[in-house]
Amino acid sequence: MKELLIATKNAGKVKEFEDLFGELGFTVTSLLDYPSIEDVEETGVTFEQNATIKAEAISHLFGKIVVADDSGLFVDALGGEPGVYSARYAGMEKNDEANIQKLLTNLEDVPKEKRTARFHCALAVAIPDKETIVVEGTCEGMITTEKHGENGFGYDPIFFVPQLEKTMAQLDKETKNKISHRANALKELVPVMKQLF
Ligand SMILES: O=c1[nH]c(=O)c2ncn([C@@H]3O[C@H](COP(=O)(O)OP(=O)(O)OP(=O)(O)O)[C@@H](O)[C@H]3O)c2[nH]1
Ligand SMILES: [Mg+2]
Repeated sequence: MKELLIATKNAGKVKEFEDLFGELGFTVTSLLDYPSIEDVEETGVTFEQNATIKAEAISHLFGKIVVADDSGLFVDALGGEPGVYSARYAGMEKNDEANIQKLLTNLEDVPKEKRTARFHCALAVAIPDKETIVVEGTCEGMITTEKHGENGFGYDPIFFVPQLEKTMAQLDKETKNKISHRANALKELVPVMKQLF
C-alpha cells in the first residue's frame, strides 16, 4: 500500500481523505498522528495560497511528498464570506457550531432564492525539489435556515444540495465523496498522483 501524508488536523477532512485516497490505493496519515507539530499559519488570501503554504511547510519538515487542503464556503448574499476564513468565522478556536450560528444570523433577512452558496477546495501537492501542484474543485448549493443531518463536518448541516434535495450532513459519506468540492478537486489530481507514485 502506498502511504500519503495530508497536512491537516481537521478530523472531518481526514475521514474523507481516507476514503477518497483509499480508492486510489493509498493509506493516509495526517498531522493528527503528529500532535506536537503546530498549525501552519494560513497567511494567504486565496485557497490556492493557503493550501500551498501548508503543503510546502510540512513537506520541508518531512522531506517527502505532502498534500494539503484549503477549503471553505462562499455565500453570495454576504459578498463571498466566510470564504478563506470559513474555519475561523466566529473566532480563532474554529468552532463549527458557532460558525453555523453566526452564518444563520447574518442571513436572517435573506430570502430563500438569494441564499446561494458554494464550497470551494484547493488541494496542493508539495514535492521535494519540484514545483507545487494545485488543483481546485467546487460544489454548488443553498444555505438553509435550520440544521438538518448529522454526517460530515463544518457547515454541512446547513448546506443544501438542490439535485439531491438534502443537506450535505444528510448524505451518506459515499454520496458526499462523489459530489463534494473535495471530491471534484481530487478528480483533477488523479493523473498527477499516478505520475508521482
Ligand atoms: O461543511 C463543510 N463541509 C466541507 O466539506 C468543508 N470543507 C471545508 N469546510 C469549512 O471550511 C473550513 C476549512 O478551513 P481550512 O481549510 O483552513 O481547514 P482547517 O483549519 O479546519 O484544517 P487544516 O486543514 O487547515 O488543518 C472548515 O473548517 C469548514 O468550516 C467545510 N465545511
Ligand atoms: Mg486551517
